[in-house]
Amino acid sequence: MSAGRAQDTREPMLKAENLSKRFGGILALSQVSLEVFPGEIIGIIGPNGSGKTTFVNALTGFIKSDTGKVTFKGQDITNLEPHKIADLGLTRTFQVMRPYYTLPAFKNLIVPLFSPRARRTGGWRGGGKMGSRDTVAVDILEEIGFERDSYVPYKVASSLPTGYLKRLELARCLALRPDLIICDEVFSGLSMSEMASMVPLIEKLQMEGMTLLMVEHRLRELFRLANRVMVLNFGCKIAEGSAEEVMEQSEVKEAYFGSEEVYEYV
Ligand SMILES: Nc1ncnc2c1ncn2[C@@H]1O[C@H](COP(=O)(O)OP(=O)(O)OP(=O)(O)O)[C@@H](O)[C@H]1O
Repeated sequence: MSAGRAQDTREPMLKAENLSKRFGGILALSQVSLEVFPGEIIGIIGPNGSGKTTFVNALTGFIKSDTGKVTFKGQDITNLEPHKIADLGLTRTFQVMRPYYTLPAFKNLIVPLFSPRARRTGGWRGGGKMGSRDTVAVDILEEIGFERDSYVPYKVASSLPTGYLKRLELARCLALRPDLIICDEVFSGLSMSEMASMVPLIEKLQMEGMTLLMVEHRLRELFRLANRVMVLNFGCKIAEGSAEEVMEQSEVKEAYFGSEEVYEYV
């Protein structure tokens, strides 16, 4: 696992400052700040209801934060509409997947491939001339683990197993040619073998230069990938550092695991 701290002299790609969000009597997010540097994988963990998805929603414009500021590639994106944030290169997957279930898998990528950002950047990889969007869609699916010569990219999304649907979510993000992808529980619902094949896929994205934020309950897989981890509890950031560092902290053990030992996860 790489440390990631050496990168701190660079400008953060994404910077959240003191984000807060209240839902009626619930303070879902309280003054949470985070910096994400180019090429990093940051994990966001915490017990159920600790504010992880609220944080992601506030970063990506799906909810308006009450206080705080979000900067992406130097631009203030606080409370911008989600499509404008996506157009700048910050995309996300959803915990509850939202594919077009009645369309073949590859056709799910046509909408993002027609987006202004995909048109501007000129297609998948290389910035060259956009080829047939169907071909580009299958190219992207192949990148993310759909076997090109099988029938799987052409099956309707509703017939795909969870592992492929999770990949399809990622592929829809990739079609936008983003700089940063936020993955909301990309491992949830996957079998052990599906998880085992998802890990190298994420590693490959990072090696190709992608920056990722991963909200996860699957700690074993996350800790193989994450350069740094932020821990939330009751809407507050209670720890940040390497997986080993945060799991040493008694507040994290108390919040996340009761008093159980957590070394087995690291
Ligand atoms: N739209 C909403 N209206 C009211 N309360 C909300 C809303 N969204 C989230 N909350 C509350 O805010 C708190 C944080 O929720 P959030 O979904 O961000 O947690 P989480 O860490 O993502 O949880 P999980 O791991 O279960 O997905 C919870 O108490 C939740 O019930």
